[in-house]
Amino acid sequence: RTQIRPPLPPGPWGLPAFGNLLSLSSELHSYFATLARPYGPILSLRLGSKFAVVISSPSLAKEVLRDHDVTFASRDVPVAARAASYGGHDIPWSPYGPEWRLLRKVCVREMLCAATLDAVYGIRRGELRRTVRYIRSRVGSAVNLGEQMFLTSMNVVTEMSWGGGVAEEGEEERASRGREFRRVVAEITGHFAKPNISDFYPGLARFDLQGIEKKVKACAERFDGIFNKVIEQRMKMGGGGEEREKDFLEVLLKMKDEYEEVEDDGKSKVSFSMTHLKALLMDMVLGGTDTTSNTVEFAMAEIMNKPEVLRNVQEELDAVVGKESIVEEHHIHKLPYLQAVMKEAFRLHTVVPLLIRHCPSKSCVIGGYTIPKGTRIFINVWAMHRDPSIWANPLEFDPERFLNGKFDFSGNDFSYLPFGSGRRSCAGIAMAERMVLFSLASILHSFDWKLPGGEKLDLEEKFGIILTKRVPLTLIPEPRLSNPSLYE
Ligand code: HEM
Repeated sequence: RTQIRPPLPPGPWGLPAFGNLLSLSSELHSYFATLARPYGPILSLRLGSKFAVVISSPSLAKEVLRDHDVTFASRDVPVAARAASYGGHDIPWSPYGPEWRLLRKVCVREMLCAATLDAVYGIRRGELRRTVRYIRSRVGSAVNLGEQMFLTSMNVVTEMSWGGGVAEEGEEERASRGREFRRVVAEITGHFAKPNISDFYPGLARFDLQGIEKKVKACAERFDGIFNKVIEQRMKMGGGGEEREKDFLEVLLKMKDEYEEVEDDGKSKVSFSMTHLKALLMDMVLGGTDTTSNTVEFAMAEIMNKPEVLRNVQEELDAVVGKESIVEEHHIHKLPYLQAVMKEAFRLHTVVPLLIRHCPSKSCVIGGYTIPKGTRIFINVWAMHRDPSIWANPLEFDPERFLNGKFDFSGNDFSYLPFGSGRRSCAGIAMAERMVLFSLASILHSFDWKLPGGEKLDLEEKFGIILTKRVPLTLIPEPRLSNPSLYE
């Protein structure tokens, strides 16, 4: 008996050799959402020689991420991502298998678990106080909020990772180094989602026709240089001793060659190497900075657009923290409205809009259609978060919808997946949550904000593997707290 294979998902007609490449828009998330209207929640495209499938409904996302999670737990790695991640030997880009398990285990157990994050609260607090101090010094003049939040996240990440802020210099040098880091991070992640001929026609990858691989390698080398320097210094200093606080580098250097994972053949082993160590530091820098700061920037833009939301947040902060103290992280669990604001920002401005491309390790059937092995899978969470059949008034920023605690972002509710779901979901959820809430609470408790005269608020997004605000948010701060010592 011959078995009849279900058809491939429907999709727009494409040209020979090019497929649908020529009609792709640079704003992939909204373009895919538009395509889903005529073709439905599972559709296919041919991108050069690669076959791609776009999923945009919770039930199909569940089939991929839960029912067939192991099959879809590998990645389709863009050439740019490989160039930035020591050949793909890091967490987001390594294929599902022992190496990924090893790295994820080290990261989640040793670096980003709740206990470690609680232990380094001092770092978050110190950096946010520094940011509040800086903003206080700019009272009355425009502050680029995204830039400040990036700098804060970057310094938290680097302090946690190797005990060094972006710079030891004064505020201005610190800000300018922060800007430079932000540019490099944005350039690297920007290339991950850029149309690259090498990704559409892997046979041409060695020519790097657009020079993307070369550019990303140059950026990645800058970070590699920093990693080499801090590792060398640390090795020269020998063990940390009791007196030095343990940062990730200290822990990872100890871990090197200690942690290992058995290969799938059951015989050989993969052990935690120096390349893995540097790849993990890179993951912290690329995964833990603009995801968080862009979310805070979008949230602040929406808050500025809705005076009643701003009023509610500040009233809640005043009731819980008061105007005679500063916000501490232990206040956060008493701030349900602020938490709802964060969740609504995750929904409306899903900063990782298409998740990180998954890729099936064997052919399988999803939604009654065949998905061939090696397909590039885009899960359009951005579109699901704006689907009017799931959310009432989906384009409105309305934190109240989260006040009943109905949705959480652990990946169990497939209509709300800001961090993905299952094995390959975000490894930094606990840190992201702490950073976004603490940042919003600190800047909204310490300051009132207004738009520079004559400027209109713009809420538009720009596509990338990490969404950014098309027009940076600049706001003018005014102090809210009467006691000047609360700004020190
Ligand atoms: C608002 C902040 C953040 C958001 C919205 C976010 C979202 C995501 C999403 C959607 C994925 C892909 C899930 C998938 O492909 O199924 C991901 C993966 C990942 N994220 Fe985050 N993330 C955030 C912050 C962070 C932070 C702070 C870190 C670490 C410091 C981090 C580290 C990672 C890593 C390592 C992965 C790869 C996981 C894997 O492939 O196993 N993220 N994140």
